[in-house]
Amino acid sequence: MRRAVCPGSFDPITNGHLDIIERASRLYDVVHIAVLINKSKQGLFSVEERIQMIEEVSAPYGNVLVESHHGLLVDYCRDRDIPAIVKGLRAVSDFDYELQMAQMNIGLSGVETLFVPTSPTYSFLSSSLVKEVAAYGGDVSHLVPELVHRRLVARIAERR
Ligand SMILES: O=C(O)c1ccc2[nH]nc(Br)c2c1
Repeated sequence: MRRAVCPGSFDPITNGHLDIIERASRLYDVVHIAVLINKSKQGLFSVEERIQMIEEVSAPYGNVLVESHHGLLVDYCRDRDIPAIVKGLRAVSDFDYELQMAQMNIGLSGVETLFVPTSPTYSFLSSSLVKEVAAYGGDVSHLVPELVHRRLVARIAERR
């Protein structure tokens, strides 16, 4: 059973993330989505809300498993016999950090990192930017899945 993991904070999942997940789901038998818990950061959505949204939007692919994880990603991989991390690269600016992490991870555990070029349509996209634009009333409906957009607009309205 060929497994891979797509890690991230996914606060919230964007169409850019979903594009990477969909492409990974066609390459592997099972794609794990590891929602990484950062205890020092209060997200816009709780980890449980992020998991629920990812599960709903990735359900059509049929081979995506969503879990939260606190700690080293390579520990998550070892515990689940996952040999590969799949990450999107949006631009050259992503590369330095991602190369450093990939070299650390393979040194720690032998887990490989496979980089997927993000679709040019989403190469500017990040969860942070989506939240910032939405908070100022900008239309981000074409940048996130429909159910995420509904939840995002509602959460921002709650916080006003
Ligand atoms: O949303 C983010 O912060 C973020 C970061 C890094 C990323 N690489 N590929 C994608 Br899609 C992506 C998204």
